[in-house]
Amino acid sequence: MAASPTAGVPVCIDDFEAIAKSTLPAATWGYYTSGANDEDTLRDNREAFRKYKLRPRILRDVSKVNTTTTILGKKARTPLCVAPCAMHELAHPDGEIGTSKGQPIYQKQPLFISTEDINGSIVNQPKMAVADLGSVMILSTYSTKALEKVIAANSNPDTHYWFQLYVYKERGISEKLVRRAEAAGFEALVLTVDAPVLGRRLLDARNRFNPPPYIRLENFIEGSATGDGTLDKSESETFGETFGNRGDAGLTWEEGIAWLRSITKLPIILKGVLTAEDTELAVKYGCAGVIVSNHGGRQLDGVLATIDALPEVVEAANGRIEVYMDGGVRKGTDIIKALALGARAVFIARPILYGLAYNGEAGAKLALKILQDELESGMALSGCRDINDINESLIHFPGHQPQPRRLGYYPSKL
Ligand SMILES: Cc1cc2nc3c(=O)[nH]c(=O)nc-3n(C[C@H](O)[C@H](O)[C@H](O)COP(=O)(O)O)c2cc1C
Ligand SMILES: CCCCCCC(=O)C(=O)O
Repeated sequence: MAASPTAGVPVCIDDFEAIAKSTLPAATWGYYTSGANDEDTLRDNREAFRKYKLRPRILRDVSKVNTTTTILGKKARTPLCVAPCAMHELAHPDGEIGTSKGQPIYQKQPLFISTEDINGSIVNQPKMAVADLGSVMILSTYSTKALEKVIAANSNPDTHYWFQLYVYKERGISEKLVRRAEAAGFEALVLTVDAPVLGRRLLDARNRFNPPPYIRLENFIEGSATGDGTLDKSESETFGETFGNRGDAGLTWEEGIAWLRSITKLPIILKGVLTAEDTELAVKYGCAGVIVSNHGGRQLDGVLATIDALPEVVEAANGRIEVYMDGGVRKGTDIIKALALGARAVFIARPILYGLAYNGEAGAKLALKILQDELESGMALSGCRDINDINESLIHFPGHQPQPRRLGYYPSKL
């Protein structure tokens, strides 16, 4: 990993991370950064990308690179998307509205971002040609800004909002969230299925992490799950117990997914799928897509890195539903590798939190911008003019004969 500065303007996601580490309160940093138990999966998510080497092509006129794609049939200007994360306000008061507005709007003119570095100097970043972002933001149920406010803050017609859902024992709470998301214009529901209980995050336990009292889960202010919008937990409960006491750990395919489908017409995406078997069930139960995710290594420690689990899921989906991934994506070449292995789109979580921590909305924008720039330069350097040029032939596995194939299919049936 390249050395990261602890001061100055970040030029890559690792820089944002180093700055966040040195500026956020220790308990917030711990909550954001940590994984479950030994953090094997957390580490593997990043490390596993290194195994996949690229096979670039040359002399292919990459003077213009196009990252436009479709996600759930809607135009998106890039496959780089934002994963759901609880409590963005822990990073910065702009919270999820900052993230939402931080989706840069496509402009033909170069954008000059003025931003303050952590020493207080104003820094212009004239090198920035504008990111052509306009993709998907998934908002967490546990956002600190109400879902209606977050979607209203958007001014980019190419940005699509999906709402992430946890299903509660008291189903009325989840149903009310679904109704509000539908009314506000969210285009899909993302059901997180890898968290029937919260993973054992040792750093949080050691830090006795509890969100500070100013943190309000605004989606619940009217919804009664948490009363007045604070976490409303008893002193004797841990953070994980609060989560577990409300959530429905008894959720099943037969009852839970059928129930959700019965109350909404919105497409349902399952987040936290890692196997071919569950992909097959997702198709059977009418889901529109799956996100290959291990919750950023925060749930079951010891599961496969997501980039390693992706091919199995893509193969099982066999083009019937869309397959996305998240986990450990920190560089443009990580995005390229995930697309080459069959992901339709790639989601990032911690990089957004670190961007927000750096400078609110402008910081989130800068983090997205850097990743988008890296995606575009990585494509040019790989000989890919268009997002559809990214296929499995870009990936080198020792002893493996690559086959060109279409995005979303694995292995090639072409
Ligand atoms: C601080 C934090 C909070 C998260 N909150 C949620 C959440 O509310 N709902 C959810 O489905 N996933 C949540 N996740 C998991 C992310 O959506 C995502 O799966 C994972 O973090 C991706 O890995 P990355 O952080 O390496 O990009 C959270 C992750 C972090 C780091
Ligand atoms: C009581 C709030 C719990 C938020 C949990 C969010 C989450 O999924 C995470 O990984 O953290």
